[in-house]
Amino acid sequence: MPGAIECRGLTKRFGRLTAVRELDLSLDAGTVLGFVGPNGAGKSTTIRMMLGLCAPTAGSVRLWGADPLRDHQVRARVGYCPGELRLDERLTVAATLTSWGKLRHSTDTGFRDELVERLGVEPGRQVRGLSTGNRRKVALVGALMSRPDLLVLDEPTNGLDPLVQEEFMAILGEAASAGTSVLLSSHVLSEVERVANEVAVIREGAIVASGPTSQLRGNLPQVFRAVFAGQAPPAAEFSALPGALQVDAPSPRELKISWSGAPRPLLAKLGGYDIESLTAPEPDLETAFLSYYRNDEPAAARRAES
Ligand SMILES: Nc1ncnc2c1ncn2[C@@H]1O[C@H](COP(=O)(O)OP(=O)(O)OP(=O)(O)O)[C@@H](O)[C@H]1O
Repeated sequence: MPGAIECRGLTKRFGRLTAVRELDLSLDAGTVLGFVGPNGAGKSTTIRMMLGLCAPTAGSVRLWGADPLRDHQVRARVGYCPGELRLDERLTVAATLTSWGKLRHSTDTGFRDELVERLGVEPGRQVRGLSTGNRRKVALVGALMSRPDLLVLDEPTNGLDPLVQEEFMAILGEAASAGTSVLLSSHVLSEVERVANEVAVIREGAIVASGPTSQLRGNLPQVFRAVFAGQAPPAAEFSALPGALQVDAPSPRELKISWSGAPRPLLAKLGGYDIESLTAPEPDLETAFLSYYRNDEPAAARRAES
């Protein structure tokens, strides 16, 4: 059976700019794929080609084996929340949802009302005057309410407050458990990690890493920040350890150690000192991207081996 999404050699050029270059990507039915990349990496352009909203310069996209540019029926199986929302300012929220429902012919109204309730959407309000976050919530209800086979969500949590984000991620988890395939584009690795089984990292229009979420995350270096009770020991003591990638001393009592692999040898070494605090913040996406870029080994750009 063909996958929900299959992109082969997908390329999009705008004049001299190549926004997406020879991108191969697959999304199997029932999988949640996190599609992550920095601003301008080519996520939205790829998504627009996947939905038949713009034509590739080269390569192909297939949704369940069909060409979304030509096959309108296949597009009806997709729920899409765009990154940039264009809503009809003259309508109320309720009228907006009704008009989208008419286009789709397949709204589950009970589910729509449940989504409205859970995401705190106010149906009586005028679209004009809605905040960015409230507009996003309306668009998410629109994408989900027909219980589509495939959800394509471009930065869906942008502008949502933390409680709504939490609820939305729960709804997404439920949809995935029910067998919906999801393509979730995001800047936020922790968000993707929670729901996605697979991750594809895009940079400058090309996939630089892809594979099971846990694997990709496990390959990232971690940065430990140790604050010592007195003067920090010489950085060289730590840079000699086999997992140490880089050791800096941002202040006289502090060391910042970039570490790859299991941290046991580092913790053993640190155990010999009087330490006031040790923190290891989650690597942000920028760090992740930098690691994929600094490390020029071909393995970093290939699919993580399982
Ligand atoms: N219609 C267009 N005409 C010309 N250039 C475009 C067009 N659409 C996108 N681009 C360019 O293509 C590149 C990729 O943009 P795209 O919006 O796909 O990135 P993105 O990963 O979605 O970024 P963001 O996270 O900032 O939304 C950017 O350099 C952008 O300026």
